[in-house]
This record gives sequence, C-alpha cells and structure tokens, in this order.
Amino acid sequence: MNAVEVVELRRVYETGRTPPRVALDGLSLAVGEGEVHGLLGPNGAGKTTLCKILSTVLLPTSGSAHVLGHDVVVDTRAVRGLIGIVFGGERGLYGRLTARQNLRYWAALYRQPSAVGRERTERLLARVGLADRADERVERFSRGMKQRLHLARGLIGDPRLVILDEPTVGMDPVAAHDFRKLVDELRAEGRTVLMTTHDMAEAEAVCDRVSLVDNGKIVATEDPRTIGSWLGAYERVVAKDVPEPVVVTIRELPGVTAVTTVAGEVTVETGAEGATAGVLRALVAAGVTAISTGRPSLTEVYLHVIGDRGSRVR
Ligand SMILES: Nc1ncnc2c1ncn2[C@@H]1O[C@H](COP(=O)(O)OP(=O)(O)OP(=O)(O)O)[C@@H](O)[C@H]1O
Repeated sequence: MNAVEVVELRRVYETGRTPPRVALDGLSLAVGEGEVHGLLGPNGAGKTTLCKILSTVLLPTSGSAHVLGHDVVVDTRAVRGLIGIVFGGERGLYGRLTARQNLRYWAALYRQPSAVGRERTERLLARVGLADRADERVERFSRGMKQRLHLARGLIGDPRLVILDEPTVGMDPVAAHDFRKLVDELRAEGRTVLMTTHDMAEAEAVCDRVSLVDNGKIVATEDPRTIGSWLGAYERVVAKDVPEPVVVTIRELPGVTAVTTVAGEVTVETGAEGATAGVLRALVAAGVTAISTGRPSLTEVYLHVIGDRGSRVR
C-alpha cells in the first residue's frame, strides 16, 4: 500500500469574476510508505492545492486521492488522524500563547491524554530547538522560529504522513540545516514525508524522489540528483557591445537554447555541458569584454526543463 495514491486528480477554482482556473489537471502521483518525496515547480503549478486536498481541507473537482488506503473525501476523519500538516506563514499559531501552550493546545485537539501531550510537547520543543524559548509568546518570535514551531505542531499528532508546504521559507541557514536533520529522523522513524520546495539543493539533500510539477500535472518523477543535473546544465551569459555577426554565430553554437537582445545587452542561455565555454570563446575572440555569467532563476530553469520534455510552457 502506498502512503499517497493520487489518480487523475483535477481541481478547478470557480472564482465567479474571472474564468475558472484549473489548478490540478489530471495529476497522478504515488508515494511509497517511508519515502521522502519532493514536489518542485514554478509558482502556481498546483503544489499547495495538492497538499490541501491530501490534508482534507479542500475537495477535488474529480479524480481520487488516498492516504494510506483511506479516501480523502470519504474517510476524512481517518485521514486526519494519520497526517500532520505544516503550511508556512503565520496561520495556525496563537500569538498570545507561548510556544509550549500552543503545542499543548494542539495536543489536546488531537485528543491526546494530557500526560502524553505534555511529554510530546517537551520532546518536540527540544527537537526543533525551541526548548529555551518555550515560555515566550509566539507573537515575539522571528519568522524562522515560527516556522520551527509549525514543524513541531505538524508532528504533535504522531503522524504517519507529514505534509510540508515550503517548510524552510524564512529559516536561516542553520535552521534549514537542522530541518534537514529532522527530515532524516522522520525517515528513520518510518514516516512518509511529502514536501514542496523551491530549493533544489534542499530537495537533493533530503528527498528520495522528486516530482516536477507544472500546470497542474506531474512532468517527471526522478531521483533528485537526476533533476539536479538537468537543472545544473542551464547557464546564462550576458554581454554588452556584441557585434551583430557575432550574435548570429553564437545563435548557431551547439547547446545555445536562446539568444535575446534588450537595450544593447545580449543574453545567451545555454543548456548543455561545455556550451557556455563555446559562447565565451566566441565573445572573447570578437573582442567583447563586458561579459558576465550566471544561472537563470530556478523558475526559468524549470520552464526550460519542462519545455525540453515536451510539456506546455506558459
Ligand atoms: N482560492 C483560489 N481561488 C482561485 N484560484 C486559486 C485559488 N488558490 C489557488 N488558485 C490558483 O490555482 C493555481 C495553483 O495554485 P497553487 O497555490 O496550488 O500553486 P503552487 O504550486 O502552490 O504555487 P506557489 O509555489 O506559488 O505556492 C494558481 O493558478 C492559483 O492562482
């Protein structure tokens, strides 16, 4: 039995004023028990919508979704008892309560006997590094501290499936590093983790498999190192004062995926190993000196990868 089994899931938002928006367009996904699975995709790809449906807070328009064999629409109660959800941001925490009080409150909502709730609260406070701030009001917490408390809250019910939506947004690098350790611990405990992220390095560090999501569909599910190597192949060269014949030559070089000129500045995108070196050689040979190189943003790279794989690109 898979921890998550999603078949042809579709979700359309009817807003009334604007045309209906298709957030999930026949998405299918299987996540094995004990797997740490990443969902990577550009803004608006449908990741949060999927997490909400699996968390039973949003109904699908059609298709099916099961968590550990339970239908998220029919067996809502069973599903809620099996999952822990961590959505980023401020929602779901009570600012006037302390960190400890927040966790105790959530433990009570999960109907845990008070001794169990107390014990789990202390363990989780230590686990997310908030033990020494446990009696401070949450409204005084930094964003990263709130995020860590969110994580603890998501684990208070001892979930078998942990759903994390952008769990490290707002965390400093030390906290993000601790988060990776925490995910490893969750895996060692046999829990399943489904997490959305914009951070490929994070996905490579913690995920067993990563699904690339675009336009409400899964474009590819792979080992994160494979996706990392696709993404790492893309580079960008920006140069000024490039003579037009050189632009034409560069356009024809192997591995060059796009050349655009805006206000006298030429941007060359490359997508194959060694391609950037070829572009740089051509520029230097033509006497161009104002050159910089870098990586396109992750979102732009997704679109390249997704485009290369023959999917629709917005
Ligand atoms: N409540 C809503 N009403 C109308 N449209 C919505 C609503 N929620 C999401 N959408 C739309 O559905 C699509 C998918 O959104 P979703 O939040 O699931 O994407 P996402 O992949 O999580 O993006 P992000 O990385 O920006 O969080 C987007 O086009 C979004 O504008």
